[in-house]
Parts: sequence; C-alpha cells; structure tokens
Amino acid sequence: QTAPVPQAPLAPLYQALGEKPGIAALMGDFVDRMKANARIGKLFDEIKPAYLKEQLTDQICELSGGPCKYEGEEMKKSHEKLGIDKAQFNLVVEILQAAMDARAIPFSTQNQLLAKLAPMHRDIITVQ
Ligand code: HEM
Repeated sequence: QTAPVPQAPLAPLYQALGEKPGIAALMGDFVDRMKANARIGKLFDEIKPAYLKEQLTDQICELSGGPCKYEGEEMKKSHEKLGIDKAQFNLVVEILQAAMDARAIPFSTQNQLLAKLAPMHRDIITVQ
C-alpha cells in the first residue's frame, strides 16, 4: 500500500478562473472580441490569433498562480511599436471585463485578475 502523493494546493485565483481550460476559453473569447472591435481590431491583423491566445493563456495561467510558464515576448517589446494610449488600454480592460462577464466570472475574481494586470500599463502604454 503506497501513501497518497501530496499535491501542492492550486492558487485560489487560478482555480476561480477555471484552471487552464477556463483560462484558455476566456482568452479565446477575449482575443476574438479584440479583433472584432472597431477601435483596436486592426492592430491584431499581423499576429496569428492561435499564437496570441496561447501566449495569453500561459501568461494569465502563470500570473494567477497556475502551473504554467509564459515564454512569449516581453510586454514592452511586443507593444512598443503599436503606439498604445491610455484610452486603448482602458478599452482592452473593458473588453476583458465583458469576456469575464460572459463566462459569469465573479466580480471579486475579475478584480483580482485586473489588479495583477494593471501594473503592466507602464510597459504597454507608450503614447500620452
Ligand atoms: C495588461 C494588458 C495586456 C496584456 C497582458 C497583453 C498581453 C499580450 C501578449 C502576451 C502578447 C503576445 C506577445 C508575443 O508576441 O509573444 C500581446 C501582443 C499584442 N498585444 Fe497585448 N496585452 C495587453 C494590452 C494590450 C493593449 C491595450 C493592446 C492594444 C490596444 C494590445 C495589443 C496587442 C497586439 C496588437 C499584439 C500583437 C503584436 C504583434 O503583432 O506582434 N495589447 N499582448
């Protein structure tokens, strides 16, 4: 008789987001919504949606305490040529909120994720 192998507890935020499958579904919808948006959609014409969805899934999985490792480009490098301003950043936050609402993710969970993303604005917004 072998003893059960102890498992490290999963992070609450990662679990609340539905773990890797929930995050992948959320990021899939999020990218589709950004591409479909009249104000920012064109910016995404050059990047393969499947690649972006995969990078975002790994990034949010890792950021929320899940067992993933983000291996995409640094935020500064991947956004600096896009000339993103504060209004565009806020619009992306609103689109993410709408995607989370659509999946009935509780507000407390939404706020925890947004709080982790907020500091990234320093690397993403390059136009005042
Ligand atoms: C906290 C907010 C954001 C996060 C976490 C984020 C995350 C990412 C990630 C992980 C990538 C892929 C990097 C790679 O190529 O490996 C990416 C690319 C991209 N992001 Fe963001 N992003 C954010 C905000 C924004 C905003 C506000 C915009 C525009 C309004 C934007 C537009 C883009 C575009 C167009 C690309 C593809 C660039 C290319 O063609 O290579 N992002 N982002």
